[in-house]
Amino acid sequence: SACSSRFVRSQLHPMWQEPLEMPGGERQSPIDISLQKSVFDPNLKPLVTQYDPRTCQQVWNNGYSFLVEYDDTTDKSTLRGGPLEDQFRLCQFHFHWGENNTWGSEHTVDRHLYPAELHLVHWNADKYALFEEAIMEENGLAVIGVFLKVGKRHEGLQKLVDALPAVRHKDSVVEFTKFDPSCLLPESMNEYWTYAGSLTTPPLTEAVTWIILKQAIEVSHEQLAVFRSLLFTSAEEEVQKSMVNNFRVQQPLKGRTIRSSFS
Ligand SMILES: Cc1ccnc(S(N)(=O)=O)n1
Ligand SMILES: [Zn+2]
Repeated sequence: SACSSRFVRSQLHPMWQEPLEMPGGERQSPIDISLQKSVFDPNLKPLVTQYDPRTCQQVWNNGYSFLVEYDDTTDKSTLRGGPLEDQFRLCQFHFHWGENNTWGSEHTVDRHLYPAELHLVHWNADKYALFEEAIMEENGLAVIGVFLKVGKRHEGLQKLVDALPAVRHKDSVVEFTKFDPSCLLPESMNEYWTYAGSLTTPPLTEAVTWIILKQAIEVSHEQLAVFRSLLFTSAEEEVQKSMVNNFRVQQPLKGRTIRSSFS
């Protein structure tokens, strides 16, 4: 689907080194969400997601994470409400995680690290025709961030976990259908933080309205261990490198305001 983000390899080294800085980066991501600095905004609305599992297409290891990609050629899987003025289309979701359960998330809350973080990536289909267009536009994208914590096994996630061995190596793809990503959302969709930021992997464009949910979802240690069994490297490479710690270093807030939908 159009949203599969093809990274410019020249900007990144195989082993997840900090990519070239985005020129003039005034609104880079990820950041620490300081509760003290966040401002309650009573005008923020609840988030409205409508995802159609029939738009789910495939899982792809792109060498930095594994992406579950959706058909975004129609308005079947959408996000609106919250801080958003327009309707956004789901194009993919992916995760970031650590080598152990101590760290792995990209965002933190008062410096609290989670073992992993889910990103549901949407683009503004009211204003743009293609994901690749929206990715270059200020506020062309809206990404929902969900923290993962270790606890009971997540039954909905298990179908995806069972598909991961098929995409162990970079550039591998496997068909994956009828998956409803709303099973990965916590009960509370009306408690979140939102701020203006960027993509956290190349092209690092400052196009993202970030919406970070306050309530984490629980997954088991064994499920996270399967994430860590993936590889950054392709089948041809001699030295195989475990896909772990695929998060970006945190970026300066630079005077931005973080708004909260709850007091
Ligand atoms: C689609 C896409 C590309 C790069 N980075 C991200 S992320 N990690 O900011 O969600 N998403
Ligand atoms: Zn991400």
